[in-house]
Amino acid sequence: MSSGSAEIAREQEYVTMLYRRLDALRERASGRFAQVLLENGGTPQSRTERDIRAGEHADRLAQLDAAENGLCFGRLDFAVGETRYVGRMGLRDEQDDYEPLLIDWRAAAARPFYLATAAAPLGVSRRRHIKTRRRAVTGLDDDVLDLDELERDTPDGHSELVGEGALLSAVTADRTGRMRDVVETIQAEQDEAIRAGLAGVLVVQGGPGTGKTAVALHRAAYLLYAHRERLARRGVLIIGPNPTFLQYISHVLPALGETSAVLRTLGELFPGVVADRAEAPETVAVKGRPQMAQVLAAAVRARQRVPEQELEVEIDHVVYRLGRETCAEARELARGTLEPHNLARPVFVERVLDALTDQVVRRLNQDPFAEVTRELAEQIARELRELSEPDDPPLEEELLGRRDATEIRAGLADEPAVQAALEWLWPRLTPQRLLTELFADAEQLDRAAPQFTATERAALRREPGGGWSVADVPLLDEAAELLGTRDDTQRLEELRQARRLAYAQGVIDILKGSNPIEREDPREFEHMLTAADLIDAQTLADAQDERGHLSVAERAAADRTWTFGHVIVDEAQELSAMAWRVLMRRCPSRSMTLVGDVAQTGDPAGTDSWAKVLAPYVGDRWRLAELTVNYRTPAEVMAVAAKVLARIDPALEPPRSVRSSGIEPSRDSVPAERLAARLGEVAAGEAQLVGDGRLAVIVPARNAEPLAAAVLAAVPDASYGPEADLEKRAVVLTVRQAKGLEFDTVVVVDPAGIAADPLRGDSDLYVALTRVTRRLAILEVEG
Ligand SMILES: Nc1ncnc2c1ncn2[C@@H]1O[C@H](COP(=O)(O)OP(=O)(O)OP(=O)(O)O)[C@@H](O)[C@H]1O
Repeated sequence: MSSGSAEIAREQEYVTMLYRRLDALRERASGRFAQVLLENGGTPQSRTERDIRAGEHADRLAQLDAAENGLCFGRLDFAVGETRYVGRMGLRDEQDDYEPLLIDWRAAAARPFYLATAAAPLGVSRRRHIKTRRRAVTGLDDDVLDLDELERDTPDGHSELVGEGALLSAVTADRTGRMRDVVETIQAEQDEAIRAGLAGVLVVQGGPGTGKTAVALHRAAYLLYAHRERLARRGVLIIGPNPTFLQYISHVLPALGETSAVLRTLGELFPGVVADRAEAPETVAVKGRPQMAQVLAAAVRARQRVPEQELEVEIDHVVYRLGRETCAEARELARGTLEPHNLARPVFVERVLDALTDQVVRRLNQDPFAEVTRELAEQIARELRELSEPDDPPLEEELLGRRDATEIRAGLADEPAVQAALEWLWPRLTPQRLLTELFADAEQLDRAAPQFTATERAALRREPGGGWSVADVPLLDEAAELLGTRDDTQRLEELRQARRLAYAQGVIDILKGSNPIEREDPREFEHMLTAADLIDAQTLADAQDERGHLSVAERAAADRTWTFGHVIVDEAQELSAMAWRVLMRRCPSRSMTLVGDVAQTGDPAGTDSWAKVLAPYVGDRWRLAELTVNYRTPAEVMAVAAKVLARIDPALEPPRSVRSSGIEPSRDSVPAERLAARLGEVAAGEAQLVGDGRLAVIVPARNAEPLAAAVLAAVPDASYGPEADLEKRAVVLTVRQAKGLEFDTVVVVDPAGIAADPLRGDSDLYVALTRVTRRLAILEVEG
């Protein structure tokens, strides 16, 4: 139901007043921001505080800017006569005792906007969606909720939809290649998940298009609003399946006024490693197994060696011997510390150096050339004995004094032969070195992974070099835990120092560039010093302590061991057991939201059961929220996808489509040799038809290159590749890349080829078919 122009004019008046209020706040905030930036001097502490305040003002300004579009989008009229306006942020009337003018969508008072239905109106008599374009009200959409019983009975099953008109116009709009927020039309089941409590693990399970990603992002915004104090310090981490997906969702949180959440793929979680290596599915599957944790622990233990009999160490042409027993004892001592490998190493080294020092001292005491020294020493010792206490050490031990022994020990520690022996016995290891050497050595693998079959071990074998894969990242992280890496605070200090240096260099450049004296004759001023001559960037950087202030996101990115206040994982079904170990380490409080669909699992190491994934960490203490309505895929397309879902698991129910498009999916079938040519024609036709929307061509991974070439020849502005540009009119993607995305039109190429993959082929096809919001074209290979 739309209301007339008089009603629009009335709402415009209110909305204009809200924008005036927003402008006033913005002006005040930028004034304060400027003032803080101009503050100078003070103690290092007051400068640090100034930086923190400047950061807060910048955040506030970003929030106010984000509220500009669609500031006010709803109104609730209650049966008792109260009216509330709902929008992107809260605004109050300073002139009227801070009465609320606009209620933040996340506040409890806004909830009826998302929950009230004709069946359960929650006291609301009318919900109004206010449509705006820039600052102008362009339309109103009302739900009248105090209908009598008869009218309330709606047999088409849509009765639970909230704000149906606004919802349908949102879901049928052209796609843009960027995900939009849905704050104006959040549905009741989504609202439940968004506002669920912060503590514990919440799993949001739902079929394709049910708004899981939307829920994940709005939940992040909600939690940062409702628990800002607790979450601001440690931050919120959002994990997405690949960089293309992160790019697709990257605008949603800023549009909701939140800039502090950290968005990452799993491959980005190990600082300093770029995970861009491709890996065979069998290898990915083995690397994701939970047993890999034991394999790596065994690999580390195998590097703590004792010799079969003894290890010879030659120093100055003299051979010393480290016996098996000595080495074994040193190893037990070091392992007994329960410290990680590198941190336990000093204990091992200590014991081995003791043993070697003993041997050297003994040898020197027997050295014939030491005779004279010894006689002298004995004489001195005799004289000393008269003065000594009865329990002083016996004479022989004193021949080469304790100080000498200490010096000998220090000298031994520097001996290359000793260092080589120690490296063999208990090497200093980085995670990268441990994995590289393990994968390169079939024998090491056999010993470390007896629980795997020979084929599985062979899948792990690879030559050194060639970079790291995403599946390696959890292994590197596990290895770092076992080894104890270089102190991460050191890495942070380096980052801070780099930041200070960059800042200081900037100041120096300004000083140099703004020398006020006009030098008519430069020689006249040859000996004149400027501030820039007196101070170099490094000195200035050292004095600029406060510039080292880092945001949570920066600290978290540099620090492998950073723990977050809340972790949200999208497409969570894709993560391997080893990946879960990493995320659980990042979130010891277990305050987590996992969203996904176990029917869409494509990763060979992913899961088909939430219970299985979570049991090792929280037992059965996790909550499940289910989403059942598909807002993306029209009923006609879901009918095709449902058949594939039944093949995955007949017990699974496809989500109910919120609408039908009236467009039946098209099917075309060609012989294999004609596939590329026909695809070119189909892609060109669909690219024409899609208008201002977006087209995706989804191809089987193993045939991607020639098929992409055919599309690019027919639609030259199409995008393809590891960093495909989703904002282009047409894009060619593999299923893996298309995960989580959506397009107005989708061409699925060779569905049988996609489904034929023995590892999760049907799930891949299900994902491919459900990316579409309007038209689906299927191009099959005959035979
Ligand atoms: N309440 C809503 N109002 C308007 N649009 C919505 C709503 N919920 C979801 N949508 C839209 O439906 C589409 C699908 O949502 P989303 O991508 O979050 O689904 P998903 O469950 O993550 O899907 P998939 O599992 O296939 O990745 C998006 O365009 C999203 O904006």
